[in-house]
Amino acid sequence: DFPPADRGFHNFDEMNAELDKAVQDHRAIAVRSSIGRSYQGRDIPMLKISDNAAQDENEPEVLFNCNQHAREHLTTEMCLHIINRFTDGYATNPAVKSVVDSREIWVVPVTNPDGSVYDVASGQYQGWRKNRQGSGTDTNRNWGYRWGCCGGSSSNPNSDTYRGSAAFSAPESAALARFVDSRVVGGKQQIRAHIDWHTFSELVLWPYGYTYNNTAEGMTQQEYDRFARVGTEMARTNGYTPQQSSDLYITDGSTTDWMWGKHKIFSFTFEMYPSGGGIDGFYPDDEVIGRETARNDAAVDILLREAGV
Ligand SMILES: NS(=O)(=O)N[C@@H](CCC(=O)O)C(=O)O
Ligand SMILES: [Zn+2]
Repeated sequence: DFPPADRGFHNFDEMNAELDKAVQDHRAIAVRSSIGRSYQGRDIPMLKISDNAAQDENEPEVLFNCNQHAREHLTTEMCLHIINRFTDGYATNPAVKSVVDSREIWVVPVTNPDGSVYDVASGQYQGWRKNRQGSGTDTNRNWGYRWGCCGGSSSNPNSDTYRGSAAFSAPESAALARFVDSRVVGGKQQIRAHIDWHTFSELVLWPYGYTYNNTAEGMTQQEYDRFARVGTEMARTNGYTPQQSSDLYITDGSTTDWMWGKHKIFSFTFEMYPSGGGIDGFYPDDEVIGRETARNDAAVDILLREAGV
């Protein structure tokens, strides 16, 4: 479990309990499901938030996934904050209600349960990033769009950016990709927008990560300009820095390159608080959870708006 001083963070069991509570308290607008199992066999839960959540309605869909990197526990709190905001707020906040009534929101709070559990299991943070398959795969280098193409990942299993033995060799990235593939209905991808939540550095990142070029196959100037415009608009609300993923460093096999490259999903990576610091930047005090999750409310609302454009 988390060290005593950081018990404000939800461990895997507490996260699961939060999902069950959201369903119990908001049965009409919250439905729990699973995208599959981790390497060690843990269920990877997902919550759907929408009016008539048990039905697939013809409404734009938005996906949020968190804690793909094990040590980035603040992102699990971000996904739980999104869940609480759009369920608890439904009955009291008309703006929240109109969003929930016009969208289907998918939330995966812990994309990498094995790594996340391992990182805190001993009561001392391990600084762990990857999944727990062999020496660990960096699932954010394991996606199948231009996998391993461009020096943005490692072939060394001991590296923190090990891309895996093949695209989607990691059960966790494969499970999330399988879910997204399943949202192609009548030949049309129903998910319109997505955020993959990470820490840290306070950045809003858009594809592509595999190339320094703004435009490339599958990314026209107009499409790039929309990413930059909306990315900048979101960053203005949370004080993060907006930039193309590759402006940080080249990454290949990343989640957002696949979301856009394969499905044209308007997909961003958010790097949350703090803006800097060494390894301890991954372990902020639990006192910041409320502030640093609510800090992204306006950006989340912008993305939910954009899903309807
Ligand atoms: N969360 S993090 O690992 O420090 N940064 C991400 C950046 C992701 C990206 O550039 O798309 C990564 O390297 O996978
Ligand atoms: Zn990360």
